[in-house]
Amino acid sequence: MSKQEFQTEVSQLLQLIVHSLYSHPEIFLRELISNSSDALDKLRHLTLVDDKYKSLVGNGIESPRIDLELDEEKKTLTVSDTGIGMNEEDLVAHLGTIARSGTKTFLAQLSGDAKKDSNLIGQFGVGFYSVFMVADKVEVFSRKAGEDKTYKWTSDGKTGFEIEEATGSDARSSAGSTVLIHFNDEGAQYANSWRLQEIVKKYSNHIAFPIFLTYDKSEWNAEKKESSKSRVTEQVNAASAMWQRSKSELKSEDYKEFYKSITGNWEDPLFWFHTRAEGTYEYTTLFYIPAKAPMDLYQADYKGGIKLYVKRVFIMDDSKELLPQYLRFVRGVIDSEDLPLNVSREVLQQNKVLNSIKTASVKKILSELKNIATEDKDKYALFIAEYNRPLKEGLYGDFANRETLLELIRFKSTQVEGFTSLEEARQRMQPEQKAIYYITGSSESMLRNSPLLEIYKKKGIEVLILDDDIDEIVFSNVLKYGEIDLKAVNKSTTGDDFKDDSAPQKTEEIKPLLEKIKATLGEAVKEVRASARLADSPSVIVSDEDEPSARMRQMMRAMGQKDVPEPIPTLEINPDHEIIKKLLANPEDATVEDAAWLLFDQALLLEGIPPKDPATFVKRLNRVLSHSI
Ligand SMILES: Nc1ncnc2c1ncn2[C@@H]1O[C@H](COP(=O)(O)OP(=O)(O)OP(=O)(O)O)[C@@H](O)[C@H]1O
Repeated sequence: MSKQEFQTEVSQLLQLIVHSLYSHPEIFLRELISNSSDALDKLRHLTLVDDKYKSLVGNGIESPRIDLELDEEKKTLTVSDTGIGMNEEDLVAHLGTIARSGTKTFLAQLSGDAKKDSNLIGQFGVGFYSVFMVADKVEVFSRKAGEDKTYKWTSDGKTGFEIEEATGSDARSSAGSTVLIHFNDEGAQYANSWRLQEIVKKYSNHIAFPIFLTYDKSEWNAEKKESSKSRVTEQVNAASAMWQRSKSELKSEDYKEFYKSITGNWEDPLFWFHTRAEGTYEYTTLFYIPAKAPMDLYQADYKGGIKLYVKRVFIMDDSKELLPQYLRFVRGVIDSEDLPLNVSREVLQQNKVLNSIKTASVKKILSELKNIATEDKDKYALFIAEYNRPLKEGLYGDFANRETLLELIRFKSTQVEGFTSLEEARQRMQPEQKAIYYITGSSESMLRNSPLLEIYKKKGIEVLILDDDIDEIVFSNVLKYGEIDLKAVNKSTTGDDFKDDSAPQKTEEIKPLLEKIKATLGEAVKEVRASARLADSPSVIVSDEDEPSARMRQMMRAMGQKDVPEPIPTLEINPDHEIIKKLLANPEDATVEDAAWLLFDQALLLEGIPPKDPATFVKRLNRVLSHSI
């Protein structure tokens, strides 16, 4: 027998389960049944594609089913399946550690407030370990398909577990797992056949495999008194592939329960789209949008949530081929009538049928979202609060749907509270407005106060505020919304939109000063020019049209890119500003030199970039201050 300790994260999770989840102890059964269903799916797939497993059917591999056996007196319940099973190594790896890296993120977010944490854990899904809410001891007997030995895993859910080989009556005669639960005081309420039937119907009715309950059934006599008991086995779920039923037969509750059973979430989904296609290819899709974006959505190893079925037989999940990466938050099922049952991941990558289903599914999801955006603005706002950013990722990769994505994405703006759409911004355009403008950066308040916005404020022109870290990269590739140009306000040519007839004359007037400033700043700037876009500020930094901005370069470096060229920005000077007018009137070399650097450094500061040489910056500032006081 080997005694082992739980991985630290498992102990933390167990602590949490016991302390935060007590309001929903019944979900332990849904979690165990869902594990059994996954194990049955995995084995069924192997028996279809692998001869080794095919030959074991009926001889080591039994037909797929899940059995619940209740002993009311002993207060025990077993949950057994004829699925893939686990050997000794699997038991250690799966029931002693947590493989998903999302778990660490999850644990780090916990606040210690039981109520909040229980909401978080509800989105996260605790899986097998939830059984320790209701048990003081759990034994798992498991035999892996294709192997002979059964192993027994035992734990009290506190510090660790023990593993030994199971022999005699404990050994399983075929592949699969049996989880034996010894209920604790809290769990004793589930040692009741009515209760169990109710929970199975509620959470697992549409699991594709039959679930049987074996229990002591009471016989009632005419006086409504219990006369005898007999041991019976009855099927307690519908065992239908729920997505195959017609929409008219299904109630909203059915959809919600199925969602919970496949995701482990206990919050209702935001919405779902159920489609049966009968064109060139025949398939059914059922997609769900979770109410909350998963916490690990932005982690590299995030797994998608779509299960692929072929003629109701599970084939695989979390495959990157099923939906594009940016829709990785969508959960649900694709069931095709046309794919071969033994289709492999490699084949799927270039499969015509799947590609066509994928393209149609993306269109479907986006068009349904568009409907919601027009028909139910409040609900759509909930969606945007969670998923605006992944949609933006789509702009980067999904060119075919770019126009639709541009309609779906929402923006902060200088003109309205909350979020707005490009279409609304288009309708608000001023008659003389040449483009839809936006500003990118990391801090909303910094952006709202940027000198680059002055001319827009003065003219009452809207500017969209893009403060997501991916905005600059994404939107620098999006040049149009329909026929209308999309322009970043910090690009050098954007300022030209506001040049009026007096511009050439003004430029001529301050030309000598511009030259002096350029001579002072030397290589630090590409050009010094007169600005048409400033009202209250004396200077601003802009980038060339095709050049990444200073912030973008910072990001490129942060992402490990080594040879990021040094930014050489263009400095724009406001010819109407008092400082500039005074400099024109008093073009003393020493004054112009201090002013040139201060104008440059302050413009950088407003972009969130500190002066290269803070000591000299402060010296200059103090010199100028002492002159003026
Ligand atoms: N009945 C079973 N048969 C075979 N393997 C199982 C069974 N139950 C659990 N496992 C294995 O243990 C792993 C951990 O299960 P657990 O329920 O904790 O997490 P999960 O199912 O992977 O994810 P989730 O947190 O979404 O439930 C499973 O991924 C599976 O490999």
